[in-house]
Amino acid sequence: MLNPPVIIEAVVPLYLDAVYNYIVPADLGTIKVGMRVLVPFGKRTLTAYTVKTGADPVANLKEVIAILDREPLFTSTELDFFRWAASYYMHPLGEVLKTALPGGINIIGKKQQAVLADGTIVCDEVLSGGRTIKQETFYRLAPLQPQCRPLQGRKLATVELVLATGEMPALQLRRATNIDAAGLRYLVENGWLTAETREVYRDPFRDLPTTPDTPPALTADQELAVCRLQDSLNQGKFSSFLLHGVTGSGKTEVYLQAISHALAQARSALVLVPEIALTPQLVRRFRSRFGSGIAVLHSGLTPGERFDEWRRIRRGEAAIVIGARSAVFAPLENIGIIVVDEEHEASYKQGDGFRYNARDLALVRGKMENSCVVLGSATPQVVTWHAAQTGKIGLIELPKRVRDLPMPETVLIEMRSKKGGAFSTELVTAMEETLASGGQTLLFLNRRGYATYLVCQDCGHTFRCPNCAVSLTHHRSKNRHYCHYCDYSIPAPSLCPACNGSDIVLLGRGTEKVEDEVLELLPSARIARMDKDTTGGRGGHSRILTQVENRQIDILVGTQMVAKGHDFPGVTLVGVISVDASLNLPDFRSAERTFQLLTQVSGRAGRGTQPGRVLVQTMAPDNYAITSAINYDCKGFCEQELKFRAELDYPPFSFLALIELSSTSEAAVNKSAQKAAAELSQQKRALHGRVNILGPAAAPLAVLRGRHRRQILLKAKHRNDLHQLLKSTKEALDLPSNVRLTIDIDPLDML
Ligand SMILES: Nc1ncnc2c1ncn2[C@@H]1O[C@H](COP(=O)(O)OP(=O)(O)OP(=O)(O)O)[C@@H](O)[C@H]1O
Ligand SMILES: [Zn+2]
Ligand SMILES: [Zn+2]
Repeated sequence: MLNPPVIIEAVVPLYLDAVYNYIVPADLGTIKVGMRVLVPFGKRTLTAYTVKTGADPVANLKEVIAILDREPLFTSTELDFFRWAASYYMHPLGEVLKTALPGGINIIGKKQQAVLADGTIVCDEVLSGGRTIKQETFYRLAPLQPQCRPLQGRKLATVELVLATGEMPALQLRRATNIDAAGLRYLVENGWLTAETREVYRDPFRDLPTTPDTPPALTADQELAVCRLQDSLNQGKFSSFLLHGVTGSGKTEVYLQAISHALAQARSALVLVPEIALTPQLVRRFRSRFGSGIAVLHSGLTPGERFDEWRRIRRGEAAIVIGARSAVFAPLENIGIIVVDEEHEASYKQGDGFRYNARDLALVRGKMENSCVVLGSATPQVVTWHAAQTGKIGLIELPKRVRDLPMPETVLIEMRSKKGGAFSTELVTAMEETLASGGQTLLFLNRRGYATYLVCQDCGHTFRCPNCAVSLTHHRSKNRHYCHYCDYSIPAPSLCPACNGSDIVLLGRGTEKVEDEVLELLPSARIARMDKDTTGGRGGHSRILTQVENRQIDILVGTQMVAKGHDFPGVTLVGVISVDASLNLPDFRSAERTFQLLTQVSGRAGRGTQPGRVLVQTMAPDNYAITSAINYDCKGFCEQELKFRAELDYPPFSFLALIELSSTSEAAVNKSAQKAAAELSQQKRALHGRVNILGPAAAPLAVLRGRHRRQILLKAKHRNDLHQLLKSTKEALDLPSNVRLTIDIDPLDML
């Protein structure tokens, strides 16, 4: 007997903030929430996600063409989470689902026509359409071996290898014995081997060697930390903690042991890291401890690998998921613990499109899943520190480094009186000493390229990006000038385009120039550079990191990439060429960022047997961000910063939303910005003025990729007021089609 037709609500992966009703004909099979369906949508055919079944009947409903899945892609708990995120970030649910599910599984337009041409739609798998499932052929010994005609050469070697291993995939056999496809076919057809083709996963870390480890004896502080997390896991209720541990205090070991407790309770674990490419060490440590039950999700995977990892998680084959930002949406069920490592990192926030913050969403998901959420950092965000001080979240501290290692000794070098070069004499001497004693040096500068400002001495012409309000950076290795915000670049001219003068000077200094200067100072040193320019491509980061680990590099010059959580026992000197650029950014978080950067980069020194030291060159030696970092005074910094935030009503004392309007037409954007501000003021009356409207003003980067940008910042004591104002304004506001409006809830990047 057929089921009656079901009416569903579905959303499409487009920028449309609506749900659509369809009718599912009974002969298509059973439809459940979380399954994809193929639907007619205007003139097109689209993949849609079912978000409700059994909706009320409406007239003139269109029919679903096909059900694309046998099993739901998401659970109802996950759907609640997606809905929450869509509503909080004011983003269409269909787009949220697109972010949450692995890429390439949507069927849109033409492709689907081809599928339908012969009238069949394949939906054998949990997922179908788009991404393919990888198959591999495996060989085993046939149960009855042929008696006659003994084998020789490659064929014999192949059979012996299969005998020794029990089973082997085709690719490996062919590599090991050089046998070809015809040879393998011969062995099967003549009864030596049997072949079986089955589904395999693409393993992104197959090349990563791991050796099992044994957990070390914990320090007293670690022991306490693990105990508290275990206790809260035993409660089985939502809990949240700041794990504030100085650099090198062994936070990772605390995560590992708390996670093993969760696994012992038959629950799963989600570990968020800022950027996996930068943390191969962490993934390795997890693999050593937990073996193969780990899935890794990040943007560096091929789409196929990503799809496979996602399916393994969905099927419950991986109890631990390690991933960057978007892993907060991983299809994990029964989550015991969620770790957000380096919770202060800005990369948890997606900068465009669906502007969610994975660190914040981790807390929301944890609440829905009754998980224990651990925010770990040596330099927590000021808001997190405040939450821990006021008891909103628990506080666990690791105030000392492991193995009684001292914090590195730190010296400030005032550069105002020093002209010219990148290096103070103190830093040069320290580098020489370090090289002589066989230690490694990290040199940090937050700018890549060679020269960051180019000017003609004759007429004063400066080289600026025609699409963005920034100056171009000279890259010597490519002999071009680049814009760091868009794709624009020009060959470095030898003559000034304005006056034909030949005296173009290169001012400002990037990592490329520092590398050159070090080479000149210390010609015998082995020097490498780590920044966006040297780490392009797959494995670019890990190649350099491995070289540092293996002591094949004496001096590593780099941008903030070198500051990120690396554990290099050989590094005894850290030289900070300058952090002044970061301090001077027009953003209320510039002090916080500078403090974090300095503390993190300093924390790379002295993690081995030799003590470390840190030399910080600065033009602003009295700035509290710098002095607090030098003194490892996180508390002092946060207290001072909180005073400033309270005075100006910045987070954690208010909530922010940033409205950005942009257009290629400056006149249009100005007009629309005025209109938006007027509408906001109008709508604000309903809230009795409880939201502060600042702007419109030109964004600090007033032009970006050819678009003029205006901002309006909203501040409110209560999130609800912000959301209400934004919703009513958005509905009332009618902007011309050449003006784009984006809303950024809890913005991190104010430029
Ligand atoms: N109890 C312990 N006994 C001995 N060594 C330990 C112990 N716990 C951790 N370690 C080691 O100490 C080093 C630093 O630990 P880890 O990388 O976890 O520190 P961290 O707090 O995460 O540092 P950071 O914040 O700087 O990234 C690692 O090499 C780790 O193996
Ligand atoms: Zn000129
Ligand atoms: Zn540009």
